[in-house]
Amino acid sequence: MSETILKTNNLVKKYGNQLAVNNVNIEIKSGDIYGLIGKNGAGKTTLLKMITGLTLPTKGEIQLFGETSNEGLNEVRKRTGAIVETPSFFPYLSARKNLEYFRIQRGIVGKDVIDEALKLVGLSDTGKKKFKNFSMGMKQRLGLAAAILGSPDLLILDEPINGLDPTGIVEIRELLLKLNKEKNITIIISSHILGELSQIATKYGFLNNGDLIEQLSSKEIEEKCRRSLALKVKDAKKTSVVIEEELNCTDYEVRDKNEIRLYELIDTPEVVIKTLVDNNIILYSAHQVGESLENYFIKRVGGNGNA
Ligand SMILES: Nc1ncnc2c1ncn2[C@@H]1O[C@H](COP(=O)(O)OP(=O)(O)OP(=O)(O)O)[C@@H](O)[C@H]1O
Repeated sequence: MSETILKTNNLVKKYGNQLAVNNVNIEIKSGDIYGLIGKNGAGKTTLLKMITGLTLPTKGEIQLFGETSNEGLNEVRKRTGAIVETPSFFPYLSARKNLEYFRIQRGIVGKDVIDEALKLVGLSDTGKKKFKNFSMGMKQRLGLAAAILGSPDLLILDEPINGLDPTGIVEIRELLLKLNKEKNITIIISSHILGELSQIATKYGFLNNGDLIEQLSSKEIEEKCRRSLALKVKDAKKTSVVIEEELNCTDYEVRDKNEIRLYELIDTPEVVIKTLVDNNIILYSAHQVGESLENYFIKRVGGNGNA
């Protein structure tokens, strides 16, 4: 069992009468890339701000690396790196000089960390180029470099892909995967665009109007979204013989004595139906089930895939 890195217990944040985060319970284990998904105003930033200590919870508890007390949390937050509010860099300084400032400000020992961070994010060759002349993607990557300077065990990223073009998105995605796999960094990353996270997240939390409406692993989502042909039959056992011998399919699942899910020939149900009927199978119904990840997401949080 992997270690629990972060857990929230009934976390609440109210701004006056506005309930921004409502009794949220998330759990992130070591090695996870946790995608926090929700429309604008769902409460993502507020939740991440409470985790990083930028704002205090109204109620509830945060458990980070096993610590729950204020002093304990302050201590273990040193093991995290975050981009929650747009990091402010000096426009007239280079990438290296900006990171040097961050290093000193945070009391991180040793200059090697700067070279390593620049290399990891692919900004080693930017020389004297000033921050103000960086592309959006370079700026985001410098933000990540600043966040990983202290060799964090947990990265907390609020919409780091916002405003990037498709190439920039791919670059950041690959970088995050690299940090996760090679440096063993656990990541929580928010977005209002499911597609941005769907290729990297190992676990998802769906937020809507401050509520965590569902939390599930990418495997569970795939399982739920997997397309198949649902066959209601009189005798599933007999049907499975015909599926294997006459249709030459092996990817199917007998759900119960009257139902089979066929994961092949999904888009040619007429072939399946004819073969079953020709082989004296009593078939009550055959229909396609399953949905795209986008549809699954839209059903839960509304919107059009870009929540
Ligand atoms: N400082 C604040 N004062 C008052 N209300 C706030 C404050 N910060 C956030 N809110 C409100 O709390 C709710 C959640 O906002 P939050 O920024 O956490 O959402 P979000 O999911 O991060 O959205 P976005 O993607 O737009 O950043 C919103 O209704 C927002 O208006």
